[in-house]
Amino acid sequence: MLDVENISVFRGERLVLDGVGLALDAGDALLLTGPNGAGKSTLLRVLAGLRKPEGGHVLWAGIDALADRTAHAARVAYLGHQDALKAGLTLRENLLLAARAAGSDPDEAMAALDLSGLSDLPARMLSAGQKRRAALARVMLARAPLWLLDEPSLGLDSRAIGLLEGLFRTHRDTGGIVIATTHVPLPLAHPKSLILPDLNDAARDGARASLDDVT
Ligand SMILES: Nc1ncnc2c1ncn2[C@@H]1O[C@H](COP(=O)(O)OP(=O)(O)OP(=O)(O)O)[C@@H](O)[C@H]1O
Repeated sequence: MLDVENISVFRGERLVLDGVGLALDAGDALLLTGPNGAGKSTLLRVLAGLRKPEGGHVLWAGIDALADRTAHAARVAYLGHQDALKAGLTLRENLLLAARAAGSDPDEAMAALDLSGLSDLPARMLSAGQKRRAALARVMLARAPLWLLDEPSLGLDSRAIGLLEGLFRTHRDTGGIVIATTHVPLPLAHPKSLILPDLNDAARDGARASLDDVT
């Protein structure tokens, strides 16, 4: 379904990603790990079509996914480090924007993330963990097959981590793919693993990205 081949990215003068590849089928999950600065967020942004790589291909069902950015945007739900909520709008209004675009139900997403009681609060009044849950609700509302999540559990308490587990399971059970960067364990069953090296160190060691199944 998603085949990524030989991706290379420079940031400034520095090579950040060097020949990165991965292959995922419907229902798969990938944990993207590696030290600070290794290029995890950069790779997610490439996969989301937000950053053009200097080399390599991203194929979706065998077709060049980045050739038509609009078509690719409809396949992707991207969660960055910023929760990107509009501070002056209520939680419900924020989610309605995403829900309308995809024809999905904000009440269902708020219930899934235990946010229903907060729906009329302006986003600026939400706590960090509540904002993260709201951003995850928006991911759910996008109804996109490919979830690209940059540290999705950031700021979540243990109850919310449990909700995240359910979200992942439902998405994968319906054929969705999850790719998540993380520095901590995530509630993803049987993920694949891609460990990106810091190429500054790797230049000394000759290390390259390694893709393995986690058992
Ligand atoms: N705006 C920028 N201009 C130039 N280089 C940048 C810029 N932003 C990030 N970089 C560099 O790109 C490299 C990869 O950064 P990236 O954010 O993808 O790493 P990461 O693996 O997600 O790190 P972290 O674990 O800290 O989130 C880093 O070495 C960083 O210094």
